[in-house]
Amino acid sequence: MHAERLAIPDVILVTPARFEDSRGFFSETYNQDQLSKVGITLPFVQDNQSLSRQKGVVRGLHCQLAPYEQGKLVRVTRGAIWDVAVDARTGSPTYGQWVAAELSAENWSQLWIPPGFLHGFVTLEENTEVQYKCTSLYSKPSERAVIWNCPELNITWPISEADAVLSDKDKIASHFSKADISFSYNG
Ligand SMILES: Cc1cn([C@H]2C[C@H](O)[C@@H](COP(=O)(O)OP(=O)(O)O[C@H]3O[C@@H](C)C(=O)[C@@H](O)[C@H]3O)O2)c(=O)[nH]c1=O
Repeated sequence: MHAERLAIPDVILVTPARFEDSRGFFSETYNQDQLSKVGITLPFVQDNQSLSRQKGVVRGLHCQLAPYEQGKLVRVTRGAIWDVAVDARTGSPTYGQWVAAELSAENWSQLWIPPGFLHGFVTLEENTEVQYKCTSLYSKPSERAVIWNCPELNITWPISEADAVLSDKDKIASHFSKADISFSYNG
C-alpha cells in the first residue's frame, strides 16, 4: 500500500497493492493494520455505495455535525471521480481550504477524509460506482450541505457549471459561511 499526505496533511491518498495475473487481479482493499501505520486509526461502522449514471453528477459538499461527524475512506470500483475535501475545522491552519484527487477503478486510489471535513465529488465517467467506509452512522438531522461551487471556497472543478447534475437538496445548499458548520480542531 502506498500512502501520500496531500496539501492538507490530514487528508491521505492511499493506494493498495494490486496483484495482476492472467485471471485479473487481487487486492486487499481494506487492511486495518496497514492503515493504522499511516495514521488512519478510527474504526469504521458503515459502508456506503452510490451509482451515478451520468458523467457530471455532483454529490456534495456534505458533512454530518458532531457527535455524528464522519471520517470517510472513499474509493471507486467503476468509472472515475474528482474527489474533494474541504477543511471545516475551526482553528485549523487550513480552515476553509480544499484538496482533491482523482479516484478511479483504474488508479485504484482511495481518499481518507477525516471527521471535520466537507466531502463532495463529480463523476468523470458514466456509470461511476463509489464506495466508502464511514466512522459514524448516518444521522439525517445532523446532515449539512454547502453548495458545490461556493465562491468562498473557490474549488477548481473539472466540469462547467452548466454540465453539473445535482440533487434537489444540493441545488439549494448554503454558502460555506451561512451553513453554520463548525468542527473542533485538535492540532
Ligand atoms: C448518506 C445516506 C443517505 N441515505 C438515504 C437518504 C436519501 O433518501 C438517499 C440519498 O441520500 P443523498 O441524496 O444524501 O445521497 P448523496 O448525495 O450520495 O450523499 C452522499 O454524498 C457524499 C458526497 C457523501 O460524502 C456522503 O456522506 C453522502 O452525504 O439515501 C441513507 O439511508 N443513509 C446514508 O448514509
